[in-house]
Amino acid sequence: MAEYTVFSLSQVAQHKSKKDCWLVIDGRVLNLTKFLEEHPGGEEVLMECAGKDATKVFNDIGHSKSAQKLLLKYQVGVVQGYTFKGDSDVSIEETKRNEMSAFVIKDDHMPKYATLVKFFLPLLLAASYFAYTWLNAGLLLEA
Ligand code: HEM
Repeated sequence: MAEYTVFSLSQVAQHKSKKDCWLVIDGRVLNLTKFLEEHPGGEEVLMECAGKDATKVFNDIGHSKSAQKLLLKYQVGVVQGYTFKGDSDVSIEETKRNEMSAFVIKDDHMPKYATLVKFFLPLLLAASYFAYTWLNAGLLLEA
C-alpha cells in the first residue's frame, strides 16, 4: 500500500520557484513544477500560490472535476496535521475514495419512501377533497 510522505507547511514553503514549485490543496502536497506551463489558467496564478496553501484560491475558481482529479497526479505527500477522514497515512486508492466521498452530495438520511409520501400525500389529499365535494354535490342533488 503506497503511503504519502508527510510535509510541514514550512517544508512546502521552500519550494516556491518556477524550477521547483509546490503548493497545498485540500491537505495534499502537490509538485506542480511540470504542470506550470500546461495550466490553462497560466503559470502566474500558480506561482502566486507557490509554497503556500492554495485550497481556497483553487476552490474559489470553481475548477472542474477533471481539474480536481488532476491534483492526484501531482500529489507528492500530505500536509502535517491534516487528517483525511479516519486515516493520515493515505494510500492513492484511499485518497481517491476520500476525494469521491468529498464530492458526493450526501443524502440527508431521508428514507426513499419519504420522498414518495411527500409527493403523493398532497395529491391524495387533493383527490379526497374533490371526491368529497363531488359526492356531497351528488347527494344534495338527490335530496
Ligand atoms: C492554486 C491556484 C490555482 C489558480 C489560482 C488557478 C486558476 C485557474 C484559472 C483562472 C483557470 C481558468 C482559465 C480560463 O478559463 O481561462 C484555471 C483553469 C484550470 N485549472 Fe487552475 N488554478 C490553480 C490551480 C490548479 C491546479 C493545482 C490544477 C491541477 C493540478 C489546475 C487545473 C486547471 C484546469 C484543468 C483548468 C481548466 C478548466 C477546468 O477544468 O476547470 N489548476 N485555473
